[in-house]
Amino acid sequence: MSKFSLAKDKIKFLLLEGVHQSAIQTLNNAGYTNIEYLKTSLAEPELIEKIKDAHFVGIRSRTQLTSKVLAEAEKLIGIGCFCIGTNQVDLEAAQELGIPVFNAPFSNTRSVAELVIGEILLLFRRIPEKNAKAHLGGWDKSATGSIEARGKTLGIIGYGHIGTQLGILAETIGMNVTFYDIEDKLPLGNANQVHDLNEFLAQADAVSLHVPETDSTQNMFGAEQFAAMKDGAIFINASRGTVVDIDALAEALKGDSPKLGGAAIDVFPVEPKSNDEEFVSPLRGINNVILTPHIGGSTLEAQQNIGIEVAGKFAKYSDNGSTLSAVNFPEVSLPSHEGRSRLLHVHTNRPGILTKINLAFAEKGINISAQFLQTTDKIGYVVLEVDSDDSQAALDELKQIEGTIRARVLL
Ligand SMILES: NC(=O)C1=CN([C@@H]2O[C@H](COP(=O)(O)OP(=O)(O)OC[C@H]3O[C@@H](n4cnc5c(N)ncnc54)[C@H](O)[C@@H]3O)[C@@H](O)[C@H]2O)C=CC1
Ligand SMILES: O=C(O)CCC(=O)C(=O)O
Repeated sequence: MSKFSLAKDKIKFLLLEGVHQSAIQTLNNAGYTNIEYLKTSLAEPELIEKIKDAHFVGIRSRTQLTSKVLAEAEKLIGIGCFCIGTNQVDLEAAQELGIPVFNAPFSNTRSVAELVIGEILLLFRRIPEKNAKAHLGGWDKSATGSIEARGKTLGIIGYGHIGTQLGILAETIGMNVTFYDIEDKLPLGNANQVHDLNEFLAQADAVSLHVPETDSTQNMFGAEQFAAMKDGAIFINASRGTVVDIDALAEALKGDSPKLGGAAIDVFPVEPKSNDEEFVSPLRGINNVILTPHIGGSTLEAQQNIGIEVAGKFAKYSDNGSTLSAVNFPEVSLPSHEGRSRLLHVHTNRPGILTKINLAFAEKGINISAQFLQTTDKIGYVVLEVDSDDSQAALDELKQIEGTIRARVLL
């Protein structure tokens, strides 16, 4: 193989945070064996050291791929979030460097919805409190404050992949479902969209958050929103810790007659970087509060599927240039390119680039047998196929085009 296209065993994958072994299996099956696998995330200095010679990096929610880290990742061509959230990656910086970011948008959604249903039932029966007392030798046999879920209203904030599944599960146990979303959404089952947040909060016996971390969701839930909830209602957050003002939540749960009846929180503004670090939170020690270590999507089924899905996207991008479902990149789904070389060119999206490529190739007598182009606001991604004998000359031409961010060839 020529020096300008890497052999598969030279393409290095750095997999962090103990992603499922199915990822390794999937990469091995596709012929990729150069894999460094770590069970933990890495703090910035170690991450910068390790990422320097990686072509692909796979992470979950703990690893922070900041613009500073990405600037040091000289060889990086692809990022995989082995989860749904991609807020831990500077997506814009990755885009400007011509690096697609992949995730697994569906694989753990059912796991989160199931956890939340379980938590609603436990909180309505005040099980966390009774369980804690029993472990200390207490015996709190009382119906006070314990209610059935049947006939109660679940309010879902963020009616996407998780929120919709949660709504369906809640209806099967007899709950009424309302939802609040910035988009108009097709209600599933008998769910009802409420457009006014205060009206929505005043109706719900349980409120569950399922929004992504964005500018508009940062601290979207604070003292004002807790005050607008029904007295004694329960509150669940398995979305992102930055969405909720955690001190305001603690206030709403404390005291002799707290505003809220209980809470289940899976995500926190600051989470320990490893299982060895202490978990510090103002919510520790409060009655009828379930605290879980960001495990909403951590089931064997979900993790195995995520491993296969994201590693499969790595392999397709590496083999073919396909970027289908990349979250920050023009999406191109490509057939295999047997018998010809495929060139991948990422460039700043400005008028005339394609013309320049075509002219440069025409001048050198390089025949283009197939061409695909997709763009976003900022970048363009063009995929070209040429005769294999022309691939080195074509790559040299592409690298000289003004506005080029990256160019590589697949033989
Ligand atoms: N705890 C855990 O382990 C897990 C947490 N998550 C988190 O859950 C989030 C949601 O996941 P999906 O349902 O798959 O996402 P999704 O993208 O399918 O749905 C999100 C919904 O939130 C809505 N939304 C966005 N901004 C909003 C706002 N300001 N107010 C109201 N609605 C808003 C969107 O319109 C969309 O309907 C993920 O982004 C991730 O951060 C996901 C999986 C596991
Ligand atoms: O499994 C993880 O590490 C994070 C899960 C999650 O929060 C997500 O999928 O967005």
